[in-house]
Amino acid sequence: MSKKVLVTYASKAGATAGIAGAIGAELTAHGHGVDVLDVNRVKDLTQYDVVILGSALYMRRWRKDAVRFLRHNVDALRGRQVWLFHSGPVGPDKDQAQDMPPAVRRLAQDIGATPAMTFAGSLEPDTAKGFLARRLATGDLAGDSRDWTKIRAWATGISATIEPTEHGTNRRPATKPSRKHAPRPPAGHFLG
Ligand SMILES: Cc1cc2nc3c(=O)[nH]c(=O)nc-3n(C[C@H](O)[C@H](O)[C@H](O)COP(=O)(O)O)c2cc1C
Repeated sequence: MSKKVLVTYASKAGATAGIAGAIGAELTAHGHGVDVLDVNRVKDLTQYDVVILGSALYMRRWRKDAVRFLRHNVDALRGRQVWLFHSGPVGPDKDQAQDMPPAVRRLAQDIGATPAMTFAGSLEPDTAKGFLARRLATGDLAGDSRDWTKIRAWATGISATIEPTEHGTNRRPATKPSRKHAPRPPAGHFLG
């Protein structure tokens, strides 16, 4: 029996939700049972062996709902394979890996998760929410920078670490795919 995977996300304008959907589709294609859910719709984790959580980045922070999910589920997540990602950089900085916000980094350490993978985001006038987002979505940051090849490759790497199981235990894999923990990015567009 394959392990059951939860891909959950906190998204304001839909870009992170789209990334979560692509990760879920890739894992499904690899034969895993996958639920893709908004983080606010996750009721309990008992049925999942693997949890993948993604948040949009705004002003270098994760969405509150994603941080709350981590905080409320520290104990349950400790016993599971956990993978984190954030979606953010757009425009000229789209390939710049982003640090985890300090609160998220501490929670990730508590859980035993490795640093979040950075995926480029999307900022488009028709989905931007709020005055500032709409302003930014008309400038050089505008556009969909999501790299579907990179996203699918990351999901495939996770798939390779998910061992089939007959008993549904939550044993961690001996190794995880490597990922870059980039140095702090220079002050950029979002801090002025
Ligand atoms: C007001 C504002 C602030 C942002 N701050 C950051 C940031 O600090 N770091 C980053 O990488 N991206 C930042 N972004 C880009 C968003 O993270 C990006 O558009 C993301 O894909 C949005 O995800 P969502 O559609 O799931 O909400 C910001 C965008 C806006 C509109």
